[in-house]
Parts: sequence; C-alpha cells; structure tokens
Amino acid sequence: MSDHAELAAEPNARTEGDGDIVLSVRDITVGFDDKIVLDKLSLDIRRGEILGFVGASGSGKSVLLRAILGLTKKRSGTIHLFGVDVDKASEAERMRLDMRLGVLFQHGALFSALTVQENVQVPMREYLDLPKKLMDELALLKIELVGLPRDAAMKFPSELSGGMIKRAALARALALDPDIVFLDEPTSGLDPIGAAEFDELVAKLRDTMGLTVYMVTHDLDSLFSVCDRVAVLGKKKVLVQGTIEDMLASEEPWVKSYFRGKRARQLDLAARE
Ligand SMILES: Nc1ncnc2c1ncn2[C@@H]1O[C@H](COP(=O)(O)OP(=O)(O)OP(=O)(O)O)[C@@H](O)[C@H]1O
Repeated sequence: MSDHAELAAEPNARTEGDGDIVLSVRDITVGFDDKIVLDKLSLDIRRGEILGFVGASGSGKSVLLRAILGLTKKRSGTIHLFGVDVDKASEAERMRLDMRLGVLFQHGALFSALTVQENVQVPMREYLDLPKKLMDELALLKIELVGLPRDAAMKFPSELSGGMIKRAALARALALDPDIVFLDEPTSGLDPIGAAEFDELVAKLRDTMGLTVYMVTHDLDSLFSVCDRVAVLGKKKVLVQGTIEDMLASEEPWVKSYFRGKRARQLDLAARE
C-alpha cells in the first residue's frame, strides 16, 4: 500500500478537535472579473449530517462547491476541512484531505470508455497503489454497497439506466471511503421513484457509515425526506439555514415561495401524515 493509503488510515483522521465540524467556510468571496458571485459567505457542516443546499438558478451553488473543492479560486476568506486550513495545507496534507472527500458531479460524468468497475477504480488508481485483484474486490464491494447487481461491474455507462448511472457515480465517489460526499443535484433526471430510492440509499449510507453529505439539490422531495438541515443561497450569501421546519417558518421571500409553494405544501402534509 502507498504512503498515501497509510496516511489516510491515521487515527487522527476522525478525531480532530473543533467539535464535530467537518467543513467550515468563513467569509469567502469568489468572483470572476468584476462580478462577485459569493460575498463573505459562511457555512458549517457537521459530522454525520445531510445538508441540503438550495438556491435560485445562477445563485452560485456550483461556484461554492468548486471553491470548497479547490477547483475555483476564492479571493478571500478561509475554508477548513476536518480542522485543516486548506490554504495552509502542505501538498501531502492536501492530498490526504482530498482522499477524504467524495464528489458526484451534476452530470454524473462516468468515463464512457470504461466499465463501471474501471470507473470506480479511477480514484483508487490515482491515490492508492493496490494490486489489481484487490482493486477488483474493492470495486465490487462499492458496486454492491450502492445497490447495483454484481454484473453491472462489467457494463459500460451506455448500457445502464439513468438511476444506475447515478449509483455507479456514487460508487466511484465512495471508492476511497470518504468522510464527506458532495452530491451536485444527484436526483436530477431521475423519475420520482428512482429519486426516492436514491435518497433512501444516501440516508442508509449516512446511517451505516456515518457519512457526512453535502447535497446541492432543487428536489423538494429530497429536502423534506432526507435532509437534516437546509442552507439557502441567495444575495451572494447563506440567506437562511436550519431544519425544514425553520424553512417553513421563514418569512424570507424566496424561501417562502420555494418552501410554501403548492408542491411544498403537499409534501409537508404528506410528511406529517
Ligand atoms: N468560470 C466562470 N466564469 C465566469 N462566470 C462564472 C463562472 N462560473 C460561474 N459563473 C457565474 O457565476 C454565477 C453562479 O453560477 P453557478 O453555476 O454557481 O450557479 P448555480 O446556483 O449552481 O446554478 P444552477 O442551479 O442553475 O446550476 C452565474 O452567474 C455564472 O454565470
């Protein structure tokens, strides 16, 4: 096993202080040329919670996600992951942090020329140095973990349904046993039953693995059924955050129309039955 794998297994990986905050974003500003997209935005996510992140189209949800992942540069502010200031992390530390994050990007983005098994192995090849047989076994475990049949392993993405592609992408996000997964609109494009099954899977993974989940979503069903907390992005900041009950009680105009629209009212009634 490589040095990286040994470092990832360090016990401090799960026991650092700072309460149970996995991700702490403080006063970050992100912009492009003269356009400011996020202005001194702050947000925390706690270990083991499922945080739903919503906001109008174009409000900056993807920009924030990319800034947290270090893919888009911020102009100011700090981001701590597992208590480590990412700007101050050495290259080795940054790599260790990266291994603890799993990401499922909005458009699934499986490699079409690779089988599901090979897709799941992409992060393993990047960060670990394992014998092929072990990687095959690990990939199969992940494939089964997300509820795909074993024979999906040898299939190409073009041979899978939309729901299976999302699951395969989730298996890849889980390849390195991350502590937190970032899901960008994971249920978009799925029918309501497929979406509900995916939500159930996410909740099960949180319950069984203690996974922390940061889920960007427009899906009211997901927000009502699996999210412990919701954060709303607007006016370049986190406008409101709290439980679904807090969202339902908010008088903030966008939050009010989103969470107290007709569809939301139906879901709220269903959840209370
Ligand atoms: N690389 C970039 N260069 C310039 N502007 C950008 C860039 N990336 C994003 N933006 C702008 O930042 C704003 C926020 O975009 P972002 O994609 O984060 O919105 P979003 O909330 O994720 O929207 P949606 O819900 O539609 O996916 C938009 O006005 C977008 O045009």
